[in-house]
Amino acid sequence: MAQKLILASASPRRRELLAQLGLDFKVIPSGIDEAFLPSGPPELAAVRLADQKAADVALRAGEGIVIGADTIVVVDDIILGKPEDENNAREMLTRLSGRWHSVYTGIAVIDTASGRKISDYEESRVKFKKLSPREIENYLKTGEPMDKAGGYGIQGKGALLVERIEGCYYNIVGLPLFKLGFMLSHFGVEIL
Ligand SMILES: Cc1cn([C@H]2C[C@H](O)[C@@H](COP(=O)(O)OP(=O)(O)OP(=O)(O)O)O2)c(=O)[nH]c1=O
Repeated sequence: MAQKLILASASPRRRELLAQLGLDFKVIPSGIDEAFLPSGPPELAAVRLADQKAADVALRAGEGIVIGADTIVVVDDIILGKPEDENNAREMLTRLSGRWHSVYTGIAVIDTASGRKISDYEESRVKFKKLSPREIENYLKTGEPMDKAGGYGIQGKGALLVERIEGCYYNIVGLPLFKLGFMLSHFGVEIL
């Protein structure tokens, strides 16, 4: 590969998922504040944040192909980001209990040299089992909810909350690998 690959993320999950593809890359977390979600359709808010993260790091790095991503959970037209505190995580899990919801990951790839950018999003559908108050309290005690959109992690004990999924599993963990591979191929990054 001619150009350096840069992952604009502080998420350990995203780092592991990108490493799964066997690519050499550097990690530079973005300084984008996610407290204020852009308005409009939720999936486009995720794309906008992914764009902002990639653009911020592209500007600072001054070189390379930069990947930015943002994951949100949407249920009843309400966007669930990362919980603010335990109470907020409890509210999220209660809302998700027994229901289907959508997980959107917005993804942006910028070639710093040419300024060319592609962005897109992936949607996965997730069905939660009906949770008892005791299950919710016990899950909160695992500490898993706090740094994750929707207050759960499917890759951890959160697997026990998820009855079924439709769509890309990796998208739920934070990086839709199939879509990302397709996007990278447009920048001349051949993985297979
Ligand atoms: C739904 C779900 C989310 N998540 C995580 C993926 C993301 O890391 C996080 C959503 O937060 P994001 O704001 O998308 O990402 P981040 O703040 O962790 O990292 P950065 O902005 O630097 O890239 O939720 C899981 O790990 N498992 C899950 O099942």
